[in-house]
Amino acid sequence: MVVSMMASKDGGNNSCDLKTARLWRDAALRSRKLRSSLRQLTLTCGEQSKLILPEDLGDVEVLNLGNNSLEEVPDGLRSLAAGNLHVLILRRNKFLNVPSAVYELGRLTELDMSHNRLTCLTEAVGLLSQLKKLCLSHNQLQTLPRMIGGLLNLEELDVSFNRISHLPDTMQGLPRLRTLDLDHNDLCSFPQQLLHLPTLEELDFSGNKMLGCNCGGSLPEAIKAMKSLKVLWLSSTGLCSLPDSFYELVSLESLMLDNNSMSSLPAGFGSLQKLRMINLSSNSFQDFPEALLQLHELEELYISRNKLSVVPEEISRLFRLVTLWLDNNRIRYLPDSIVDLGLLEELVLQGNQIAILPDNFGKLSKVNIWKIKDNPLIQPPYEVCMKGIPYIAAYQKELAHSQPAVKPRLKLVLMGVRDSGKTVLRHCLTEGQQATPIMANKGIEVTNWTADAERGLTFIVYDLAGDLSYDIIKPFFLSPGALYVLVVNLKSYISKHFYMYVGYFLHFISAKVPHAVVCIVGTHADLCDEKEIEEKCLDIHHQISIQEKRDSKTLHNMAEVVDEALCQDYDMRASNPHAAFYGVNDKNLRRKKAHFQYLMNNRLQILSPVLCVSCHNYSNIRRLRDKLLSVAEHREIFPNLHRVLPKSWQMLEELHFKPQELWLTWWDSARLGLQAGLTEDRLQSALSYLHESGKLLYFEDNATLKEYVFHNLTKLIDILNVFFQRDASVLLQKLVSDNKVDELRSSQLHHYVEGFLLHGLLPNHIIKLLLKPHIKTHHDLQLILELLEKMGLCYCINKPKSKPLNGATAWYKFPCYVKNEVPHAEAWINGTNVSGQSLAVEQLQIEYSFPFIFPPGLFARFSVQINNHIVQRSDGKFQIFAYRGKVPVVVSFRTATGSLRSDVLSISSHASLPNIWTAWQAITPLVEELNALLQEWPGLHYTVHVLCSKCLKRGSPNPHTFPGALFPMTSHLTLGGLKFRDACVALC
Ligand SMILES: Nc1nc2c(ncn2[C@@H]2O[C@H](COP(=O)(O)OP(=O)(O)OP(=O)(O)O)[C@@H](O)[C@H]2O)c(=O)[nH]1
Repeated sequence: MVVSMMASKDGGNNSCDLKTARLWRDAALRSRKLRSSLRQLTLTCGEQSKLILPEDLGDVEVLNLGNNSLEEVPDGLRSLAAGNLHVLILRRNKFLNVPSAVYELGRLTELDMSHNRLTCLTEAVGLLSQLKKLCLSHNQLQTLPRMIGGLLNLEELDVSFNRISHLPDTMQGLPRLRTLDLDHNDLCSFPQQLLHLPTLEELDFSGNKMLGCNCGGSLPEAIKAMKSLKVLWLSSTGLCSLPDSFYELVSLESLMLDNNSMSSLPAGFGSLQKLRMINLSSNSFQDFPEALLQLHELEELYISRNKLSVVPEEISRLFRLVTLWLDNNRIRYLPDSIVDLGLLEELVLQGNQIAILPDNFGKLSKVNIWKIKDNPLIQPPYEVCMKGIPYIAAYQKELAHSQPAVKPRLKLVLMGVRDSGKTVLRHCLTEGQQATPIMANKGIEVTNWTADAERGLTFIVYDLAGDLSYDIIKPFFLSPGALYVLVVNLKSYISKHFYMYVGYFLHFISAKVPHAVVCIVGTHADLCDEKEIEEKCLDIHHQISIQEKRDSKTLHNMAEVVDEALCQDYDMRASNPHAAFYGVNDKNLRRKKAHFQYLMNNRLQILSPVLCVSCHNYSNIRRLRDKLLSVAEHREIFPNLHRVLPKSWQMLEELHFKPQELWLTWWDSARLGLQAGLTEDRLQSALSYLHESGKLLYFEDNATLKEYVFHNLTKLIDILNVFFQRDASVLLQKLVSDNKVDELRSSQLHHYVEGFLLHGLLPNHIIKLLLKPHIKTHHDLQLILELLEKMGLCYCINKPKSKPLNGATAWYKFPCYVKNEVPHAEAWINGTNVSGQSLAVEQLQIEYSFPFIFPPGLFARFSVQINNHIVQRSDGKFQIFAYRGKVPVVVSFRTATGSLRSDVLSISSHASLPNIWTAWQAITPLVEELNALLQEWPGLHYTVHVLCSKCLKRGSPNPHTFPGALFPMTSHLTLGGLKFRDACVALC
């Protein structure tokens, strides 16, 4: 029978002693009723309480006093020496030494003192001669006493995670030792003593940095003596090779060699016929180790993060394989025979160069863990591969029964500041010498360019207007798989404005499409002399590399801080509010680390050199055209271009371009999919492909917009352009166009336009006039307004929730046009009210910091998205002051200034301390809306913090910050509130 008891918090005082004793007596009585003797007992006490051992523990065999912060053992432990105690657990306490009372427990067969603060173990350990299992891991031991060799019954010894630098000679005298954990110590060579342990079956030596041969660590040839070894772990030991005699370890079943510097296995390795698992990840193998192919019993093979480029056809000999990890190598093709590994359940291939999967891949039907991300997949297409083996099987089956076709098509996105020459360049490229005159204020445009008529190669060119007012809609047109052309006017470029002309765009693209390919084109070459061109191109080149190095370094440093935090115990991190990543659990830290890794591995691919052209005299235009074509030819970079499309995909495309509507709903699209023979689940892949190749817009990352398919690109873009050109005369022209208007009407319209450009306000009847060519019915107008709201471009300011307006004029606000400041919100945030007095309430403030770039248009879109959650809003250019119910909320944005290096968006509220959760409740939906918008920026780096309310109250210029990961952003509002109180109010 097992009994667990919890000592009360004030265990020291009499009444509580009595209470404890009573509890114990009751438990004992119960146990006596159930069975005559108690065998296992776990005792737990609170932080400040003292642990008291009940009397009469003679029958207890297992005593667990772990997790109690004990510095000394409770009185009466000695008395158990005469009893039946065999197992004593003292793990996760605060012992500096093994208490002398423990040494008197001569019958102990098992002692666990892991996770304490032991700095030495005395010779008295020899008194515990019956010990079979001794666990001393996670302490600070530097040596082991000689008497350890006297523990002749010892079968398991765990001294991992200490600081042991040498072992006593007597260790070799442990005749029964089966398992030895020596990992993560300071042993710098393989200890000779281990060679003489006749019964050792499991040895973990990982994390000891061995010094040895020239290139790194090595094992002695004499290791062959360890004939009983079944499990050997040698991860992160600095090994560069294995000794030739290694093959004599014939009992080996499991071998961990990851994180070393090995590039080959010794001859004869194939003799290890009992080997079932081998981990060779994070080494330097360039060739697949042939010897592995002889290991017919192998079930698990890990060979991730090496430099393999080929997997041999003979891999099928390893027919018992259940797990195969080949990720993050340089593999370009998989052998056809891989499909014969019929028992495979885990297949990890991500981060390679695989473009085509072998036919019959669907045969690997048992694979349930499947990772293929970050490969330039063409066949089957990426979207299909990502969905798993059954989808691959279905795709391959379909392909086998239809006539596939290649439709070489690539999305080309032109970006650059205003007047950099994007449009003229587009005309030069697409129309040659007969370039048509360019219309001013044309906005964003999309056109098709048949770049290679022979091959039918088409570029779908998106010309993104340079004017900043279009920033809010530009991100909708950036997608993976496109080729980005950054256009720079070389005449007006000066070094000092590098960031505005180039750096900003690189940050912009990489935040939205990490790993994108960017080609930089300098225009206006005819207006510069050769020297100027050379100097400016060099400068651009140079500054790009500085920016890239600086960004990589920042990411690297941040990843290191995460690494350091991960090396610490969670307990340590959670005990000090000033520690980096205070309270953030390991899982969240690992997620953060993976994100940094992703950002570091997915940098932009910037093509050099800068290509200089003149659109005036057409010099170098041909060269640029050839360059774009040759870049597009790279299969591994632009798989879309070479993709073989199944018949159903082609049909889907054709069907999508018939309807006249502005967009199709997901269901409309699904119906067309069915006509084409595509079931709903496979439609998504086809739509993603059409989006990436530029044919239509389909926002699968956006929870609301993914319900729509925007197949009518020109019409959609025309509509969007209307609202973002900021030119009063153009707007007026649209309003009056064919109408003959009198003076009064004209001045009214003028007034509306002014109001729009100043405050972003428009009534729906004026919107209707602006959109005249695009709408026929009132319903059309409603649909467009709904769409604009869903895209986060505007919201209706006077529409009551869920009620129609009953004929009243609806007014729409476009937040990107707001120009005024809202001073009182700023004052509120700084801990004072309008009159400058300090607030008597606690402030809750969450800050999002963006060290590289704040996503263009994000503030305005966020401003729209939160409209449903707030009332009584007052909007400023960078601030929104509002209420959620009766609780005030403030959203505020400040750009990087002076020493403050990041752009910061904050969301705040306040409440009195007992009601602090109401503030939390008020901002949670806003935080969730922001998080949803940030999902659209996979390459963006930002951090989230909660500011210390005490610092805010004091008006501290640098308030202490707590990591946002500490606070659940879900519906656990009360929990969030309480945690907030703990962290921000009580601790700091
Ligand atoms: N001399 C010379 N003029 C050029 C060249 N390229 C563009 N221009 C002129 O630069 C001006 C701006 O060109 P656009 O193509 O409209 O610039 P843009 O980048 O499309 O401008 P936005 O659409 O406002 O962002 C026009 O007057 C062009 O004639 C060039 O290579 N040489």
